[in-house]
Amino acid sequence: METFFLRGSSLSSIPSSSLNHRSTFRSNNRRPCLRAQQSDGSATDIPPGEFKVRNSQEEIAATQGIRIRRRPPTGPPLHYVGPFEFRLQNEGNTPRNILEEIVWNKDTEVAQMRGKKPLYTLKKAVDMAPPPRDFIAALKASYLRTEMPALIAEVKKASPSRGVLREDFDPVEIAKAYEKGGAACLSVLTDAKYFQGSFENLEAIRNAGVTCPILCKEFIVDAWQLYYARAKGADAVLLIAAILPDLDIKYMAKICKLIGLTPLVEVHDENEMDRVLEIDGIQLIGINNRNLETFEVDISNTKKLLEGERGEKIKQKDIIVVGESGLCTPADVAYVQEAGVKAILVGESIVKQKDPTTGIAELFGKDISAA
Ligand SMILES: O=P(O)(O)OC[C@@H](O)[C@@H](O)c1c[nH]c2ccccc12
Repeated sequence: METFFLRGSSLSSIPSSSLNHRSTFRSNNRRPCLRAQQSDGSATDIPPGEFKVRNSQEEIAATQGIRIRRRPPTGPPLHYVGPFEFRLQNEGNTPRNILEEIVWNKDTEVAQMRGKKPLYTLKKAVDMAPPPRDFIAALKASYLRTEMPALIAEVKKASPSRGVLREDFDPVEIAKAYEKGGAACLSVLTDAKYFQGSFENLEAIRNAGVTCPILCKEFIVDAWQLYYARAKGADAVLLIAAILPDLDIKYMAKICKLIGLTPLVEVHDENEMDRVLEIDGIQLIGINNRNLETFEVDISNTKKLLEGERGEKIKQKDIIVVGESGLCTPADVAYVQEAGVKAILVGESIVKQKDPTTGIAELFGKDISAA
């Protein structure tokens, strides 16, 4: 059985050894020492080497400017309730912001799901899944057809920053309305806790005959999730540079290629953009105008990150840039198009409309449907 704290990341699985039940911490002068409690009540120290592996992963992330910690540094977070658990709040088990909270939750959630569906069963499901469709080709075809940014329309019920966006939420109906309105691709939120999404929604849309390729909108922290998304019918996945170190992005992009998923790598500042531009083979970059740590939205972020040398490099590498979040009006669409994006990712402003099909026409200021 694995302990919460020792579970490996996508890159290096730390052997779970014979540790049982729960982990507690002793502090010494320099850094906390991890102890694991056995079922008979005795305690074992975890060899310093193992502790260090995890620590050095955080250190590598920090050198790349990543502020989000993959796991609580002083043990399970407050929301983790095991047998006889109680926990005192301290800096090391309290997330610093909403993105960190989501990541910590996701880490626990994925560990539980992985336990129920280990990779070898998932790989079989991947083989049975409906074949992947070309996400990038769909974006390019739409751009050529409309001469406006291709729309990735988001099926989103709620968000932590905006609450519930739509009460009468029928994901398949919304997806069909988007397709009718001229969306090139769809984005389907699958996180349940913060966005009220689900993989059932994604699967239902995929099985309802909607032909737009589908982006699985998740917080990916473990390569297992890539296989899961593909097994459920996703054609693309989101990789968030604010939470994934370079090596994870490279590794996950390779797995995506292997199983036919298109990775959309999301950045929200210059540092993240520069990191991603150094990674070979990334064809799709999303610029999020919403800071996931503070929820601030500023669409000039898209323009800022495409100026000067960065814009040149993007052109040279033939990367498609997606402008994400906070786009509501034809003027917003024109602004990000002028900045250089060939696609946009839009949720709130269209999902809120009574008829999402006309919501799309209003967003673009004209009918962009193929009909
Ligand atoms: O609803 P908006 O403001 O149009 O934004 C859509 C999309 O960009 C946003 O949902 C998003 C962008 N990146 C994310 C990462 C996780 C969850 C959600 C997101």
